[in-house]
Amino acid sequence: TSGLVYGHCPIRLLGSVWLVYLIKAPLLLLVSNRLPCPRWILSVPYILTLCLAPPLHQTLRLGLTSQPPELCSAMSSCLLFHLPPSLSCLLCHLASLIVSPKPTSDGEQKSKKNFMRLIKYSAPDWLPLGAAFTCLTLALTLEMSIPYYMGRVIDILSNNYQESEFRAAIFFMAVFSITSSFSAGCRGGLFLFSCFRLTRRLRVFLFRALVKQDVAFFETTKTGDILSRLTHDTTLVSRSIAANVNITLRMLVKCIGHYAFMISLSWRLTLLTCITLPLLSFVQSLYNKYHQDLVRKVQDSIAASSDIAKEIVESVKMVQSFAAEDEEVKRYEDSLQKTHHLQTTRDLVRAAYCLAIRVINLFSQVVMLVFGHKLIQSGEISTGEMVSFILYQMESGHNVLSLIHMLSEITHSAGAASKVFQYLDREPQVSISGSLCPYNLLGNFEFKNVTFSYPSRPDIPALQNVSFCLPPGSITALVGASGSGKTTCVALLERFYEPQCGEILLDGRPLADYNHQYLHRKVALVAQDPVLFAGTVKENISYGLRDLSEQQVITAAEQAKAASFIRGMEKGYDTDVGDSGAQLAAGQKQRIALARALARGPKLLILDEASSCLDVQTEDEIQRSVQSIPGLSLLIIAHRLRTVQKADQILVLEGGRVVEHGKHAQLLQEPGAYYKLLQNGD
Ligand SMILES: Nc1ncnc2c1ncn2[C@@H]1O[C@H](COP(=O)(O)OP(=O)(O)OP(=O)(O)O)[C@@H](O)[C@H]1O
Repeated sequence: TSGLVYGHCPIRLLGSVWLVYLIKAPLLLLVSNRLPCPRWILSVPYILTLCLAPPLHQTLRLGLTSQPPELCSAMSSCLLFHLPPSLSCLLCHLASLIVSPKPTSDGEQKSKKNFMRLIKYSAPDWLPLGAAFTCLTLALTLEMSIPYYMGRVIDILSNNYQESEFRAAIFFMAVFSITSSFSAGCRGGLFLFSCFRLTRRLRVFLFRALVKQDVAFFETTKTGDILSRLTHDTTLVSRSIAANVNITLRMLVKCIGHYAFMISLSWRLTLLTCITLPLLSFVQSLYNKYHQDLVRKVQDSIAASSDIAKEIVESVKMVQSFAAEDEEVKRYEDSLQKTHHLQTTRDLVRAAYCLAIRVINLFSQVVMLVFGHKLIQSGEISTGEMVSFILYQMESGHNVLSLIHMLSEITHSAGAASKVFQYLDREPQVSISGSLCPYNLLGNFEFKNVTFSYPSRPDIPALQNVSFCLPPGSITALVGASGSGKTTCVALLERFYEPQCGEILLDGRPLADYNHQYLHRKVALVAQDPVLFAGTVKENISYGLRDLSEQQVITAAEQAKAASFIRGMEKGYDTDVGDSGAQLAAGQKQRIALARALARGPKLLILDEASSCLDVQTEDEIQRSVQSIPGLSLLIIAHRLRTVQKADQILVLEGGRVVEHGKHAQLLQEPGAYYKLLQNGD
């Protein structure tokens, strides 16, 4: 009909071919949803390939050989065009069934959301990313025309040689090569630059979110998991956005460009090379799945080995004291053996994959060469065109594989992104949004019917209906058997957790109402085994207080009875305490920790077995010094009941309840819990 209507005008005929298929495509897409056919037949890529291949073929034919479009041939060649897409769609569908279960629409939505979120995080890098994409386009456009000029040079050399044509071809080849290499270098550098910046940004965001988490989060999450998200997952995520997208786009543009050149050289040969594509994509999908699994396992195994080594090195004194060196070496060796086994399997899988890919490629090249020879003999293509075709074909095979690999890498990275975002979005259970910072604080703390269970053991209450008051300037002692709930009271005062029932008040207002920084200046804790950071004595005392003067550091050290031993050290306040204060004695560490607490000018000082490593005389001196600070309340937890005898009130805890309270003398009048503790203790 078109022939009759358009009187065989090639351009109009071509227009009618496009029209037919452009009508066919949406109709097929519309109808396909309602057809009881297998899913792979009805997939969008399949229908599009089917509908776009004939008009594309006719366009190239007209463009390259000036042959008018043949509507009949377009129809008759349908079978030829149906075969490769049908085969590839079927095999891809089978591969996807084997390799991965169908993702839920929820999961897909989430991946898309994560991807968009990553794009947002990359927004500050729009300039280097934009420049990188420009370089990418330039490099690819120039790079893809090089094999074409190679073919031309061969043709010029083998047919009637013309100096000017030869020189022009060589000139363009050289200019294109140099410019494309330069652009490719800039592209790689700019993408890497953006990638590093994104990694750094993500790590800072993640770290900020992590340090704000409640203590319960750190108790229920493995340190290894947190570190792995902070280091490994953030890198993976930023690679997905910068490097993977870069490579994927590059491969995609190259694939399209190469196939366009190949079709323009010989559509028959191009079809021939497509025969192995489904097989290649099947092998690649299988490899992606197993290789990624193995890579993950190897990484986990390496992390586990490092954890073992770290644990042993950190507790080497204990290992030596139990003479368990050989067992520990064996444990480490076993874990290394496991890693080695996984690495070997990973390498074997890789070798098998390389072999399979080579065999398939070899097969494709042999078939192509045999068929290409026939085409040269029949004069359909020249030798130079055949060489150009081979060069394009060699690259395109590699590009298709990389494309499949990168698409799966992006999905894999989206998984890592969801892990990172899970931590980023986690709201701490203990809110730190309070804003109260009163200039005059009395320092009257009150526990009102507090009941609390740890999040990891929600069914077992650690405190039950506990009520007591810490009046300003008073000394309160918490005593009780191990596990009675003393440290839990401290943890609630420090707002590491939130009680499930009751409330803790400071001057009549809930602790949650107070500003986070303000509250932790007013409540200072010295634990039995205090943590010091690597750095000088001065840095440790003024930890978290940027505005602390040298004199304030010295005063705090004097109040903590630490000044004399600090002065005796080689560099005084500038002496390095070593990793975690390893170069100090336990008692010295406790006194520096006490100075650090006092330097904040607290209203309540909590001493949780804080002087357990000190001799009785130093302990008494410290107590006297601390008690002389005006307006400072003390909450003392001590197993040595001798230290709490002078307290204004002693609270006796048993099974998370306050069973007795009063002064030492009052409590001794009856043979109750305190009396028993005293009898059993020192
Ligand atoms: N982080 C935690 N997660 C779960 N349960 C905990 C946690 N810490 C303490 N517990 C439990 O809560 C109860 C009270 O413990 P707590 O540490 O307050 O006792 P304590 O009186 O301070 O003991 P000690 O004198 O030995 O330090 C115990 O049964 C303990 O097992």
